[in-house]
Amino acid sequence: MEERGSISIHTENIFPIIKKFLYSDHEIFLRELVSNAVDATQKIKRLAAIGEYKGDLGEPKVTVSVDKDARTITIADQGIGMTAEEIKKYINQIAFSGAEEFVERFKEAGDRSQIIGQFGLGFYSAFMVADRVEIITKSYQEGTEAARWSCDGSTEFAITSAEKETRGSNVILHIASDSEEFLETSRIKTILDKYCKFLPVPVEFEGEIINNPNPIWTKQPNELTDEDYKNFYKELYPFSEAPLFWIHLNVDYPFNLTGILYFPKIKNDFELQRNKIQLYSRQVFITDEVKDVVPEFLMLLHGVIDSPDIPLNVSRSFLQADSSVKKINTYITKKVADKLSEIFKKDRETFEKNWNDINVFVKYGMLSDDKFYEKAKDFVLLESIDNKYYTIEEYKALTQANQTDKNGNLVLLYTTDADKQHAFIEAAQNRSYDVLKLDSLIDSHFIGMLEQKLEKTTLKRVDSDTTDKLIEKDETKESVLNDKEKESLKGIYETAIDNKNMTVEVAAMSPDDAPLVITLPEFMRRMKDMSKAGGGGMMFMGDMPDMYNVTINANHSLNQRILNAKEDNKARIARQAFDLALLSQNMLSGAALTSFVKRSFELIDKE
Ligand SMILES: Nc1ncnc2c1ncn2[C@@H]1O[C@H](COP(=O)(O)OP(=O)(O)OP(=O)(O)O)[C@@H](O)[C@H]1O
Repeated sequence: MEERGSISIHTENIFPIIKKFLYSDHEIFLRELVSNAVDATQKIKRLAAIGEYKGDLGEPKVTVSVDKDARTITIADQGIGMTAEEIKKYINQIAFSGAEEFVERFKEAGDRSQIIGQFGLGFYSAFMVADRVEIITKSYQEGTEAARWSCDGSTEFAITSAEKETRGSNVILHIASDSEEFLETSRIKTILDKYCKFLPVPVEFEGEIINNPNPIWTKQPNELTDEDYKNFYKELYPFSEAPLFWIHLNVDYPFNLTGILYFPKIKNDFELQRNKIQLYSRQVFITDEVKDVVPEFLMLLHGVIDSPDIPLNVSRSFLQADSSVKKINTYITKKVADKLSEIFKKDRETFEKNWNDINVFVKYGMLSDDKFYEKAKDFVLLESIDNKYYTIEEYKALTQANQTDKNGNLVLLYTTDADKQHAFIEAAQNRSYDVLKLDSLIDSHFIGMLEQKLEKTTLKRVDSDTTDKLIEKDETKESVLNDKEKESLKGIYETAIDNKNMTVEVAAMSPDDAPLVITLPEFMRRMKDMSKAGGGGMMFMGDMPDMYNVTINANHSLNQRILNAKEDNKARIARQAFDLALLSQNMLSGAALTSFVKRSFELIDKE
């Protein structure tokens, strides 16, 4: 048998176009051909299972081999094989019409880069690396002859009969001179590891099976132990610490999706790693850029998602609008929220223990997804300065009585740095106020969100005002000083401080409070933070100096002493007191620090 023919397609010269524009993705030829071999193997298994194939099934595998001298790569399978007629139908027509469609779309597409690499070219992708491709194949059907097909990527092909005793196909690529890199076994091994690691049929390369055909995401959760999940995580990310916990995804209606998402252990905010979720379609690796398939905030998770329903051969913008992708997004969000809620309810201790690692996911999720917020608001935790954890409701109940101001607003206090703001924290605790730790990068947004969502509640940083003013109560404190004395004290401090960015005022505080307090108002600081982050049209604020309030405690004995001191000592003592206040807040540096130290030595020298 010898037949020559011409493939009937309508586009001339497909080959140069594909070869040129798929340049960056040449390696996918191997994924496509091995997947075809796997498909053919699964088909014969299915036929055997339903009794359609009665021959010996054996333990079919796919074998990839490289022959450097002959300059070939062979992908051999023991699948269903093809008759000469089937080659004409499936290869000459289907495979080539797929390639033709690609070129048609490619010509029409406005942004060509969008379709490159996202179009499954299937069998035809062999011509990206080979200048001639042969198929030697024998169908599983009894009494059929083996056939050999050969083509150089043009529309001309030849089919002859061939010698092949066993069922299955060998696809032989004669590697082109510009693709010699693929004759290196190390390169082939890398590509196989990337795309074929979890293919459902054993794949052999250089005498070894390179894949795990039964990855755990294809199993039922009740067949698996914690160890299985942890081992699989190690298999995916050999260098990562053990995960905190995981979610096994398993849905078959209204779309098909399996997978395992892990909550990784993260050391700090800067280490957040994206692109750690791998996307598979029927166990074939597709990509680790899951941007449109997984909600943005869940990209911090690790693991695998496998779905044949995700359209992989279309452009990004289409993917975003795709309804099954949207449903998948919603499903994953819900699953993650449910899992967190379950752990919170069943094992609060573990939940609290892991809170430091998971709070970023939870807060990020609440900020970016309203539905997630609705679920997470019941388990998001607030951590107090003494390391106790509260839900929002619990914390409201704890603080309501003592921290409601005269207008009926609940004021929650927080610190971003327990060391630097220590003096303020202590002052707040002296009033039996509770202080929260909100010190991660995401917390400034989280604070804004809480204020928006919770009625009559504000959050203030503990150093943003004097303790009396942080939570204004109805009581007024009596001042030991009269108005004239207050005015004169204010003048003394203003002269001593001599800084137009410091606004001085005198207030009646408790004699036990500090003699003076320097604060950066909450509003001012938030505006500046916002402008630093580049948002809200506040750019001009970024260049403005910090405007501090200096509140002098009229009832502190030191201030009374200043008023009564000798005229030429007044400013010196005031300056010394001011410097001490700066020092306690880590704000004293440079020339001011040098002169403070000098002045202090003089003072003790006089004693
Ligand atoms: N190793 C093989 N054994 C048996 N049949 C094969 C083999 N490789 C390809 N075929 C047949 O050729 C057809 C075309 O293959 P091709 O890879 O171009 O497209 P596809 O597999 O149908 O789709 P895609 O690869 O885009 O998912 C296949 O559907 C299959 O019928």
